[in-house]
Amino acid sequence: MTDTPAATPFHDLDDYLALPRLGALALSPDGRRLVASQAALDADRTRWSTALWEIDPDGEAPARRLTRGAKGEGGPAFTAAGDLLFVATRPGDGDDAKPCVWRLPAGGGEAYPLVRRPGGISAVHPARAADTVLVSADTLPGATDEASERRLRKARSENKVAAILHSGYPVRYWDHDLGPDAPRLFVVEGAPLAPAGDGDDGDALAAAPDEPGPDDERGTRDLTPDAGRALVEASSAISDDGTFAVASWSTFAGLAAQSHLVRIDVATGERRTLVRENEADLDEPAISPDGAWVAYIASSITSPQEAPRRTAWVVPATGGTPRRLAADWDRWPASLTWLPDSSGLLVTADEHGHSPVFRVALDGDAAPERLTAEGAFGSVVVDPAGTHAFATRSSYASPAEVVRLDLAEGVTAEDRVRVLRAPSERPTLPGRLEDVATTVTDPDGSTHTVRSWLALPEGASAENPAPLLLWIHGGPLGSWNAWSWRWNPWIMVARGYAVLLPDPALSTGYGQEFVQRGWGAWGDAPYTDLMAATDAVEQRDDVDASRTAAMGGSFGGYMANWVAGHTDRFDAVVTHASLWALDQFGPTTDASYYWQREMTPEMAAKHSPHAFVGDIRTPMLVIHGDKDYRVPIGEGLRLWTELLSSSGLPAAEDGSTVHRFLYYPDENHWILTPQHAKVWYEVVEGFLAEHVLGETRELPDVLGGAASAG
Ligand SMILES: CSCC[C@H](NC=O)C(=O)N[C@@H](C)C(=O)N[C@@H](CO)C(=O)O
Repeated sequence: MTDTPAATPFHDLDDYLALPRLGALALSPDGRRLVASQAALDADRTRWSTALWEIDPDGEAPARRLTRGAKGEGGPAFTAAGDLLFVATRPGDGDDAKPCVWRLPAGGGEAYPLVRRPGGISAVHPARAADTVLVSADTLPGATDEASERRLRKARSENKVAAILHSGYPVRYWDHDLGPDAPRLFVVEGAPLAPAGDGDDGDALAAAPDEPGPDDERGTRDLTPDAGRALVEASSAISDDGTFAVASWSTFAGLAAQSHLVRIDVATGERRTLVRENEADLDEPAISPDGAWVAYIASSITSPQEAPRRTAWVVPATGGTPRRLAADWDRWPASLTWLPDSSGLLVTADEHGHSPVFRVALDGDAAPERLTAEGAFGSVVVDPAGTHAFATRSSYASPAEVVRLDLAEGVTAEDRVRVLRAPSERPTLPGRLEDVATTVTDPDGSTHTVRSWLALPEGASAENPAPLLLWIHGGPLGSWNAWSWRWNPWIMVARGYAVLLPDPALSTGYGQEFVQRGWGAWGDAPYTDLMAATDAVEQRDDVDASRTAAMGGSFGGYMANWVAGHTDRFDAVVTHASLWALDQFGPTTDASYYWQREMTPEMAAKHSPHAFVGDIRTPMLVIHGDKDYRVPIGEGLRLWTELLSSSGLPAAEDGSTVHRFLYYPDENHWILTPQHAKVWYEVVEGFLAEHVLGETRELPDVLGGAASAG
């Protein structure tokens, strides 16, 4: 070891883990205060915790840290009066502490807990022009008030009972069990929040004894006592005047769940259906600032033959006939943000390896106007004058940063975006990024462009070609267009690899037909597109076609398994949280109804990777977390046993094998803790070094002192 500093943070995993990670934005109703959450590594390097930072909307002043709670703060939102609300646990409440809503007064003073619920609070939604605040909180089905909820929770915890009696579906979601509690919407009760003193502009560290303290804690009124499981996975919005809310509301029939939109009167709790479609899930409601319209996203219910369509709609907020926005637009809207004059919306949607911001008019047939060029935008908020928007922007060249968008007409996409002074700087990359494409021809004769990002090490050249890693994205309805901390190509680029990030059939941002051609046929066009993209970059003289590996997670892991059973061209395959046997995956995943709509028994039989285990002749690294409910551990366990017993490279009599299984007993679909993420990258790097480079790496001691990755 030398003391020479690493060339970039991607060369040293400890430096990489220490890079701060920007989260969501909140803008005060007057447009003068912009707050971002940012996660940073704790001192003992075993956890990331999130703090809130104030960003200067004009881009002049440096970012200023607002909160310093030991367990972190998130979910920032401003009240009409400019107070900052956020969600955090209370110090001293122990490991089982439930998050509550805190208030950081606009006029200065210390933050204090404003609202608590026995089961904790998951989100806070203040109205932008009224003193009304809604919260979403998990509540036990038998609880009629806070006292009964506390009593029921105490009975479970004191008796250490975690059992859940189900009478319906679903029973799990991603990484947690559903029930016996479920989310309900509550309105925060009490007098208008007292204006704070005339201190500075709010700093959670500045003690101000005269400010409202814990005595100001508020009660809640249940707006949805009969919600049952209707608000599980729900999205909701409150009108600017605080008089009504709109939420996506799920109904359940057998295995199937379907969501429609309901309007809830805040004063009375009266609820009525606002819009329902037989053939679509309706989600992401956004109420226009004038209270006249509700915009939302419709996702069509799929069939084995037909892929989903995602479209944006508006309906009068009092009910009526819905109207599709940008009816001819062949893109899938991801987020909807109203302009302050209610004349239209800013919509994000994937497009050709980016996720730009588009301006969509409420009236007329004008095509959406693409406002931005590079990057994937999120957390879009608009200032009250409608002259600027703020958002996070990331790409494969940069983690998320805070940007300001000039919304004036006639500004070029390049001039429109200004990067604001965020809490952290962009890290230096160890290489360069290229946008590459190839043309494929389907069996029906149609031609399609398959485009990819290609990340290359600085020194890659004809004299020094880089070994190639094919990375396959998950979903499959997604795109490599935003920075990922979990699958970060620059770590491998820093170790000399080129990383290819293709968007094959089923990827979003290339139109409906591009999704449809892979639907129900996962092993066909998605696979051949990936091979075509790999073939194309292997022609380059700065890429070494003789040293390659394929890797993917989740659906990308499915595809890595399919690759392993259908070609010997790669030196190694890494498969994370992967679908292996489609006959068992369909019924055991947490959203069975979703997958089974596409997966007929014939489709499952034809496209299941496990059926090709005997053809696998490539060393495989299998990675799975036991708490993964999206792709349950049974997939990883069956893959591992079938690989050892039935693959073309089975275990020898003495048990030795080239394959490896990295098992995480306490991680889920993602590897979420810093040191587990470090082990992930170390083991993957060691496995690739062995099989792609013919080198040996020492495994980390935290794995128990195993000799080497080989
Ligand atoms: C409602 S269930 C399906 C949602 C989603 N599919 C979208 O296309 C999904 O969860 N797919 C996983 C199998 C998957 O591939 N997840 C990826 C990407 O989200 C992951 O990295 O977790």
